[in-house]
Amino acid sequence: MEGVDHLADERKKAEFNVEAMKIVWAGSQHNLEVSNRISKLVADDPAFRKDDRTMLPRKELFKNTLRKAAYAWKRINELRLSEEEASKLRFYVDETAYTDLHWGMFIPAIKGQGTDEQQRKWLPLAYKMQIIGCYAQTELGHGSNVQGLETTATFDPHTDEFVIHSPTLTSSKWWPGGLGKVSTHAVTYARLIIDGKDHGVHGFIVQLRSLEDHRPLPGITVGDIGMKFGNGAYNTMDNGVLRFDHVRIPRNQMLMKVSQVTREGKYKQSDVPRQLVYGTMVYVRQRIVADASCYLSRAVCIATRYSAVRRQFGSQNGGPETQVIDYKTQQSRLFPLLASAYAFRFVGEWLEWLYTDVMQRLQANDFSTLPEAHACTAGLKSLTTSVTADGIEECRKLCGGHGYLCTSGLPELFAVYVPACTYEGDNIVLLLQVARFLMKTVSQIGTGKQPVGTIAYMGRIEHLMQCRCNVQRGFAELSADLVEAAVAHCQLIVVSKFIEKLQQDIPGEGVKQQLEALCGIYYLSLLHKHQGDFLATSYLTPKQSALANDQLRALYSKVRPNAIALVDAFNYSDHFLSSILGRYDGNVYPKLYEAAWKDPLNESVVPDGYHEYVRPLLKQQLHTARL
Ligand SMILES: CC/C=C\C/C=C\C/C=C\C/C=C\CCC(=O)SCCNC(=O)CCNC(=O)[C@H](O)C(C)(C)COP(=O)(O)OP(=O)(O)OC[C@H]1O[C@@H](n2cnc3c(N)ncnc32)[C@H](O)[C@@H]1OP(=O)(O)O
Ligand SMILES: Cc1cc2nc3c(=O)[nH]c(=O)nc-3n(C[C@H](O)[C@H](O)[C@H](O)COP(=O)(O)OP(=O)(O)OC[C@H]3O[C@@H](n4cnc5c(N)ncnc54)[C@H](O)[C@@H]3O)c2cc1C
Repeated sequence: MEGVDHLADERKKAEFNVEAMKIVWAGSQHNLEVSNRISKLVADDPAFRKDDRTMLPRKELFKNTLRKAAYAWKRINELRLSEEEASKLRFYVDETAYTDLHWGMFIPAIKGQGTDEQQRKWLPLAYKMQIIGCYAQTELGHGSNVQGLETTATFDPHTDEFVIHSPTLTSSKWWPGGLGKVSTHAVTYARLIIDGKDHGVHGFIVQLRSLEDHRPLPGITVGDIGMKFGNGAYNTMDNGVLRFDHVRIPRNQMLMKVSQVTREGKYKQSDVPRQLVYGTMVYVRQRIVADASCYLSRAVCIATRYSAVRRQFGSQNGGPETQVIDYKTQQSRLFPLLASAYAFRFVGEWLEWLYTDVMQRLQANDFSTLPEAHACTAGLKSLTTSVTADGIEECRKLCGGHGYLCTSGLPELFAVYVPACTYEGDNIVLLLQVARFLMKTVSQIGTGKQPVGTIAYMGRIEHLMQCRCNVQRGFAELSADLVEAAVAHCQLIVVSKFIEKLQQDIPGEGVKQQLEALCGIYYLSLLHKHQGDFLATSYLTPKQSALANDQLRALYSKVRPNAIALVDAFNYSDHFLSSILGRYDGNVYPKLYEAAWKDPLNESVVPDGYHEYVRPLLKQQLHTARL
């Protein structure tokens, strides 16, 4: 019934202060306040309706996204929202759009790789959205292998310009978000050619479309690459294709913080690592880790609330059937994902600190932690997106048949999230980077260079020092095993940061105890999943492994009465969750039934097509029956 909280009894079971946990999840009282205010602003505004997305044809869907982005920008300016509040508003609008790449990559690329003079020129235009930018790196033929990109930027000393060109079909830029129909400019990555010499990949600001009539400029061929996975989902984004036919740009539009080209055509490499040209990707990867905890927590919130509402089997003497959340199989699938959502939240907070620390060190020309930052951002982006994508799908399955309905919110959540395993770096390619970092660390053990930070534990690998085995032995041959080692390394970081979080002062009655239980579930479920490795290497005895499994089950029982309160602490509105199964009030069945009749297919009792295609069949069947 309307207005009744069908989960009230569940909420009464909570053994901790939910409001205090909301602050832990938000990161601070201030963050919680801003989230509450902006979330309500979006949820209360019908202009941000999103329950129709999966039913709109693509052109209508895309125009609707443009409308929402423009309206959001209008509200941001009307309300004079800060950058933090504006970012929160785009988060709660919950629709992938060209603005993600404008704010999330185009601007960071100029800030990270542009000189002060270039920043002064381009950032004000971008912040006022007087230009709209994208990040055009990937090509039809190369994405992972950045050094394999083919687009060229050839310096012309006669005109003090670069000539940007797409020499082959495979050099066509392909995938950049916002490129297909909206962006007026791109940070484009191309091979710098001076006097016939190839200096490798560098970033260039290139205007793509007229600011007068939005038509592509001379030499520019640009469009959308077509429909992607799922209805709605990432089809609100205009991922594009772009070709250059000898497009000329001024020399000062090469991003020159990391390296420069003088008026005379002399190439100068600053005394900074060339990998800083990859800096924007590092920035986004650390953002993606925080983003993973948001997506996973949304799916877990839906599946947990529905698991408490859903009853199936187990009725005693005509009493109520059993809540499926009480089945140990449901708990063993759901609670590790709940624990992972919290774990990823905390490792995301730490990674943001690590990234900020590296950026501050770069200011002082201290590059000592850059390799660790690359390995951590690459590895944690890979780990958290893989677990989150698989976790959203598991949450769909945890909801049985109703999880497959669009009104559950889970199919679209999966479809919009799953490319995170690929964009900003294919997850395996990134894990190979971590593996390379780990092997390099091992090769340095015994040379006097003690591992520190997240690899400090490797300093204790005595046996590797003794065998002095050839660490370069067959990297390619052993790469699948090394990827597993890289995953384990990243999981250790997540566990370590969860434990470090618990060592902080965490206010609120019962809050720390709940987080300790979730931390236990996180690492014991990993232990259970990989117990073969621990047993094979004698790190665990069979008895210890059994004890760990017993403790894991005991923790499930400890979390069970708090499950609903633990997902309430995510503080998501029904609008943001956009899920009938995940409604705060648990009023699922009436709302599912109500929603079904709103489907366009039910606008007519007899469906279009009956008379052309069904009735002749039936008539034919009737005729046969008479024979
Ligand atoms: C939703 C998210 C929320 C917020 C984010 C906001 C906005 C974005 C929104 C959504 C995202 C949407 C779309 C995503 C956009 C994209 O996908 S952009 C394109 C992304 N592309 C990639 O990630 C490409 C992946 N490939 C690479 O990173 C590199 O090519 C490579 C690292 C795999 C290999 O590069 P190479 O130059 O060949 O290097 P190498 O020979 O392997 O290594 C040489 C040494 O350099 C070190 N290194 C490599 N990369 C980095 C780095 N990024 N930083 C620092 N150091 C690096 C490497 O470790 C080697 O060091 P050694 O000491 O071992 O020599
Ligand atoms: C939704 C979406 C949005 C995107 N947005 C942008 C954007 O805004 N800007 C942009 O520039 N790009 C963007 N991209 C492109 C994205 O960054 C690339 O697709 C991504 O980096 C993967 O590269 P790839 O497609 O070349 O994959 P590939 O590297 O071709 O991967 C194919 C397979 O090869 C394997 N593989 C590749 N190299 C190795 C190796 N050395 N060893 C072992 N296995 C290997 C991979 O693991 C994978 O299994 C986007 C992509 C998507 C899906």
